[in-house]
Amino acid sequence: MTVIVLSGPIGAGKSSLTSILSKYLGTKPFYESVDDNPVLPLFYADPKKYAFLLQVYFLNTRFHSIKDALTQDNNILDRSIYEDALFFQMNADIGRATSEEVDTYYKLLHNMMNELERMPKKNPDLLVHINVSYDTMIKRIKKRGRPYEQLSYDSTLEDYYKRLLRYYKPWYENYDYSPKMEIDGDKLDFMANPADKQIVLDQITDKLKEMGKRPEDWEKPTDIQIEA
Ligand SMILES: Nc1ncnc2c1ncn2[C@@H]1O[C@H](COP(=O)(O)OP(=O)(O)O)[C@@H](O)[C@H]1O
Ligand SMILES: Nc1nc2c(ncn2[C@H]2C[C@H](O)[C@@H](COP(=O)(O)O)O2)c(=O)[nH]1
Repeated sequence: MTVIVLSGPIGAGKSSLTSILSKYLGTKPFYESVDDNPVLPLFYADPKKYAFLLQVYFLNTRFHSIKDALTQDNNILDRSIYEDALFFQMNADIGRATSEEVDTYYKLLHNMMNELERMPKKNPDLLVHINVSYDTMIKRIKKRGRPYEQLSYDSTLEDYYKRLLRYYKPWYENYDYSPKMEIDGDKLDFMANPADKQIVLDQITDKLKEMGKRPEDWEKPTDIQIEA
């Protein structure tokens, strides 16, 4: 069976593609619940005060979901623990965490990653990374409409988002927990354009077949409605 994790900047299309892919492959989606995250709005209101607390919140939920996914197998996660340090390091680099918080964070992350090493299935099978430019990211953030993510809420978010894109480049290049592939989120509108959606699905299934995974042979879980 197969565990696929999505990655990519804010608003890249991770949750949307997770939904499309889980229906197409007949595998179980795991979504990171954001809108009931009590710390996220606090962070955007006061990043220096809440960066560490938010990161511990995310790390905890991601540890739980990656363990579930690796235990249950044959599912798709819209974001994973592997990007957690990217966000915290970036916030630490811009002075939003004390050295004690950084030290505590990395000790906690190290312990959690060690625990994953003890799992029967230690890593996902495939990382699907959605690349987007700054302009596309902002367009998608506006479209999704979370108030605290908008540039109009805080003008410093422009630098924050541009920095995030700069951090993602080496993160993806250095990612080595599993095979990986990139989707061009600027070019492929898998939400409104059926031809683009099929291109994305074909790119992912071709990669899975290249890895010896044959999605057409997977028995479909009965509790998931498969789209034709
Ligand atoms: N490839 C795409 N083309 C056009 N719109 C997209 C695309 N992917 C996502 N969107 C839209 O952008 C917004 C953010 O998508 P979402 O899946 O929530 O991103 P993420 O989970 O990466 O934050 C949503 O309104 C979604 O409909
Ligand atoms: N400080 C952090 N913020 C994070 C992290 N993961 C996600 N986020 C923020 C970014 C968005 O505002 C929101 C949802 O992210 P999407 O990529 O799903 O749009 O949460 C993190 O680890 N640290």
